[in-house]
Amino acid sequence: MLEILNISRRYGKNIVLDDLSLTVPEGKVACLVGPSGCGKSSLLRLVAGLDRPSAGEIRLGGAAISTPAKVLEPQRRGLNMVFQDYALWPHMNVERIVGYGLNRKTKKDRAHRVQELLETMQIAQLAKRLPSQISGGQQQRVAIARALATNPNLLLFDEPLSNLDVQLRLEMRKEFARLFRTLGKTVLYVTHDPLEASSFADILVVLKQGRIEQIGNPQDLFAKPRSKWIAGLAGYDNRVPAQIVGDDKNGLLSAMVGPQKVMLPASADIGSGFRGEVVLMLRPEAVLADSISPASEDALRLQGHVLQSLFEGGKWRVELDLGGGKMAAFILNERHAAGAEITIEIDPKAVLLFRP
Ligand SMILES: Nc1ncnc2c1ncn2[C@@H]1O[C@H](COP(=O)(O)OP(=O)(O)OP(=O)(O)O)[C@@H](O)[C@H]1O
Repeated sequence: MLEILNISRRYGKNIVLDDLSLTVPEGKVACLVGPSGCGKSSLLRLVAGLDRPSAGEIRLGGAAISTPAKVLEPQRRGLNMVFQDYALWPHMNVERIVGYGLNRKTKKDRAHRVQELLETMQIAQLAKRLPSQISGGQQQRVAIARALATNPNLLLFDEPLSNLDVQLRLEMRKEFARLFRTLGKTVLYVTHDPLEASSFADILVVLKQGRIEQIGNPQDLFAKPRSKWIAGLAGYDNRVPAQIVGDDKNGLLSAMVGPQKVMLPASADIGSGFRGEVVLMLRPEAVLADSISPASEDALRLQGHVLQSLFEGGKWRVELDLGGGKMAAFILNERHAAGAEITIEIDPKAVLLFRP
């Protein structure tokens, strides 16, 4: 178990981590997400033992490994780290790199362990190659095999997929999900991409300005983001101002979006009885139908003039003028011509309401 207890890190007057606490139970995967500069790498460096906290304590397996007074050396912590730039030694072949930390083992045991790791990472055929002779994705697999070699109690990942192309990133996400499930290791994983994190995180930790803004499992966090900012990170790209004008008989709220009357689901802090300005946040892909099909009574329907349709590999991102200066974009199955007036039906479960 990794315990981060009231950790702060200051550089002069600049507070980079602010009294942050986080526990990652044995065998669980925690992902730190958040924008550039929110403190993700700083926290990882503290856990790795590459930096000293200004206050607080870090414990691994019950033992203190970092306090302001004492920082246990990185190599004595029983953890290993995988970096964005792989950090492979250029003059060693794959098998030597992976076996590097195993010098206490006999030659036979080391060879056996290396073979096992190469097979786990599905790179056995590359054993004799140098880093310059394999692809970026393969280099990252080698780095992971090396990190696993000494059987560490904790694995740290610092944006390991950000140097890979989109297709390979998607593949590696699946690979990580499989790997983390089968290895059962405790993992702390940093990324700026919440979608990447949500494919394998048990615990998603959203950091903002050195503090935890929200923490939970990915499904809950995506369904109930606590703030507009987190909703934006979680893919609710459309922000449309609306006016709540009354309560509807079905427990919905009647609202105006520009000149249109719509029905909105109540939210935690905007319930029955509320009147006034709200911000509606919608996922572009939350569309149930994009024809004027007979929608159910409760459906949220929005009407708009098409501004443009952009092809996104299979579907269309259609930008709509909703009237009254309100815009939104939705992912639809078909292209709609600029100027056309269309009505779309939106999944009420994928709608969030916030105070402005
Ligand atoms: N050695 C340092 N001296 C002064 N300020 C620092 C130092 N290291 C980091 N910072 C500051 O701490 C803040 C957090 O940096 P950090 O690298 O942890 O962010 P991050 O969330 O990992 O960002 P990114 O995604 O861009 O890597 C930044 O404002 C950065 O400028």
